[in-house]
Amino acid sequence: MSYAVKEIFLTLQGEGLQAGRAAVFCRFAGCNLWSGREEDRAAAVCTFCDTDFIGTDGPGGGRFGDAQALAGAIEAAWRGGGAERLVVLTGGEPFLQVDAALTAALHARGFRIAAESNGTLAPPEGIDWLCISPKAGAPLAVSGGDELKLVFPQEQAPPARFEALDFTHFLLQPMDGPERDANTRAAIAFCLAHPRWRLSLQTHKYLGIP
Ligand SMILES: C[S@@+](CC[C@H](N)C(=O)[O-])C[C@H]1O[C@@H](n2cnc3c(N)ncnc32)[C@H](O)[C@@H]1O
Ligand SMILES: Nc1nc2[nH]cc(C(=O)O)c2c(=O)[nH]1
Ligand code: SF4
Ligand SMILES: [Mg+2]
Repeated sequence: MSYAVKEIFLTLQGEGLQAGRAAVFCRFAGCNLWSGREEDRAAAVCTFCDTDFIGTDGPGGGRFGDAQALAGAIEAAWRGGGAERLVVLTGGEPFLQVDAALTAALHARGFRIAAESNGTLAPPEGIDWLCISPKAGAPLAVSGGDELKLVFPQEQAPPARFEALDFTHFLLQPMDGPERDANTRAAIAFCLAHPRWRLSLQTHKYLGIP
């Protein structure tokens, strides 16, 4: 299996329960819910994406011929020692490409593996922290995980729809875009009224880091 990767970079996890942790981000190219082209956005299943995941031209990106090559590039981006190694597999939709060979190669290099997925594809073996972010209009193929991080608000995907699923943590992440401030206020109000849900801010955007 070869892998198409948009970019590989070291930063702090900005979102969710693990916010603030140093991690290597590996952003896979391509998604099954949007082509990534602006002219296709309005007709896409997922219309609010904040990410450029087209191609392999970002920092550290490229085509990697096998799992060892990609795991080696991820290891080279890490700066700390061996104990706390963390990689976040994202995209695009990482589960179009991530397989057991890659998770085994990362584990062999001492990485804990987190993944950010839209929940439409079955996770491969070996994910240690599974974050699922459901999209209205896209059938969920995953019924549990570590965190369910719902971008809020999505008219056709109210939080109550997900509360019976088998996730340890339930988070609302205000939808970024022109209405971000209003969406943040609405998410705060929802969490105050429904304490099962926690607020997830995209802290990297406030901090000006990748
Ligand atoms: C770019 S996606 C890549 C992973 C996967 N395709 C997914 O959607 O979960 C990474 C995270 O950013 C979130 N996200 C994307 N666009 C957003 C926006 N405009 N505002 C807030 N969160 C957003 C996604 O819901 C997901 O949790
Ligand atoms: N700092 C930082 N944290 C993140 N958490 C999830 C991200 C993503 O795009 O999947 C992301 C990202 O792009 N940057
Ligand atoms: S599913 Fe994820 S990567 Fe795909 S368009 Fe939506 S937010 Fe972006
Ligand atoms: Mg992002």
